Amino acid sequence: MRDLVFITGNAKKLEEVVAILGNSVGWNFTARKIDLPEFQGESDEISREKCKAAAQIVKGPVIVEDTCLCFNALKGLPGPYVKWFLQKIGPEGLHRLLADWEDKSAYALCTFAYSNGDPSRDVILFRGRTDGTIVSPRGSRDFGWDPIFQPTDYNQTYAELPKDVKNKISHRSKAIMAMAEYFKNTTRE
Ligand SMILES: O=P(O)(O)OP(=O)(O)OP(=O)(O)OC[C@H]1O[C@@H](n2cnc3c(O)ncnc32)[C@H](O)[C@@H]1O
Ligand SMILES: [Mg+2]
Repeated sequence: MRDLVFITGNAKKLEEVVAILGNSVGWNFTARKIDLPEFQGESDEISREKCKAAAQIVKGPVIVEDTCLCFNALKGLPGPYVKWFLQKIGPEGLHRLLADWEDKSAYALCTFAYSNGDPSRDVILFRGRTDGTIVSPRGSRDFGWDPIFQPTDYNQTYAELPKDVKNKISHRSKAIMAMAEYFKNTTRE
């Protein structure tokens, strides 16, 4: 088995990745808690840069992920900057950003980025998206914007849904499934 290191500074993210990924990828999966730089730009570019920074630290196969929360009325903002919005105005404040807008629709976008550790090789991206609505906060406050995101076809927010339900339908699980599919079909180098 080859080593694959997941780098994140976010313990809740890691918890979900471990729950979703399990051993399905067939790599020896470990995690390291490192706060990587918060790059700016579009989500693909951010994930790619993040992965290159991680590969420089690990010097071997590595994955990272970046998560955006995009409000359609705000043309995709706050997107990758949701972390700073959460820190400053919390889930309530995020919800109130849409007060003047009829369109409360949003989507969560997760982009995993994989590097085999060789800086001359391209970083590979795997994306997962879940659509939903931004609502007044409901449910547990233990993970980011979960209390304000109600996925389409559900009447509970991510924070109210049982963890295993969120992990079946989430942006993160869709991206991980795409990544697992890639590893299944790719011979290891
Ligand atoms: O070290 P990394 O992996 O970058 O972890 P981070 O916490 O900095 O995460 P991001 O840069 O991807 O920023 C995403 C923000 O959205 C939050 N977040 C990410 N996934 C979430 C999810 O599934 N539900 C709720 N909030 C989430 C997270 O706590 C951050 O505030
Ligand atoms: Mg980050």
